[in-house]
Amino acid sequence: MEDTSPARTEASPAVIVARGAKKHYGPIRAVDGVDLEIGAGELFGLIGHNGAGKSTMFKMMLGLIPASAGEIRIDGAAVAGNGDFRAVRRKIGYLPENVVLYDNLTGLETLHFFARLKGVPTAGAPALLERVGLAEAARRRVREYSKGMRQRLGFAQALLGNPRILFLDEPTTGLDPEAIRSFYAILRQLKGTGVTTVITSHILAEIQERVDRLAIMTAGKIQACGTVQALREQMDLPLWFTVRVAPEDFAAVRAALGHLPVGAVEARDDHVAVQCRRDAKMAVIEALASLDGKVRDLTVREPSLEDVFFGFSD
Ligand SMILES: Nc1ncnc2c1ncn2[C@@H]1O[C@H](COP(=O)(O)OP(=O)(O)OP(=O)(O)O)[C@@H](O)[C@H]1O
Repeated sequence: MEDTSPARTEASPAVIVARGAKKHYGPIRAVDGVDLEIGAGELFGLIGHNGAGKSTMFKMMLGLIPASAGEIRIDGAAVAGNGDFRAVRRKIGYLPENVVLYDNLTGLETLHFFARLKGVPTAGAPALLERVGLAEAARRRVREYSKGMRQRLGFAQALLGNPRILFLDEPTTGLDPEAIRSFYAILRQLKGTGVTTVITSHILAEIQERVDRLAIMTAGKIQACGTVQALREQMDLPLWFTVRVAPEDFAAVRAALGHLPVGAVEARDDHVAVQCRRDAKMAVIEALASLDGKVRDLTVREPSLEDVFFGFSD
């Protein structure tokens, strides 16, 4: 694995460290030698296909299942059942992929229940419900909650006791766009107070603008790790320009780009789409700027995280 974001460890001490972490179930290598360092206050994404090993990695980091080999440290303490780790465990909030809630309890009772389990004061529960947008539903039974409301309640549960480290396994499943926005706004506020968050998601478009760094996991291994931009550069995927020009100027665009290492140049209704190598980007912009006002508008589309993901994981 190549970490393409060297600035990370210099800027903040590593709070989560995995070295050669493995989890094998008989012949199944659910996690197969993962090295990872996540810094204090980082918002870190873990993405991968179904069955890639993300949830297993989470469970190992939380000490819920023992590693078959390797070492994981959280806040300096080895993840194991000893006293040191129990103290660290209290600083961790966890939202599992399928949070188990009790239908007969109200939202407020649910938080009280989890607060007692976690050994933290119940007094913060109403404020947490307010924070996740469930204040109005606090006294309604969970049975009546929609999928998104249950997910928000699960998130509130993870925030009990003001954790310093959060593990959120597909936290935005079932949330509407507005709820997704508020969810990430909360994560940003928490990041501002130094909270470290690790999040998994299958919605790559949602995660790509929001995490500081991410790791792409395939078949139990980390294939790549870094900022979205660093991964784009590492993959060296082409960019797309959309050049808005009048149809009579299409030929001039082609001529201006003729000497450059550009790929496809396709004339569409009111624009020309140009695919170009990343290292030719500035030369293309200069060539278009020389067209003497013919270009009405210009947009550059970077490869999406989805493009990068398929590049690394296929
Ligand atoms: N308790 C278990 N016993 C046997 N195999 C398991 C167990 N838990 C997980 N696995 C296997 O380990 C692999 C990784 O599973 P895991 O749940 O970690 O994937 P994931 O990346 O979280 O997938 P998804 O995106 O579908 O949630 C899969 O092949 C899964 O079948």
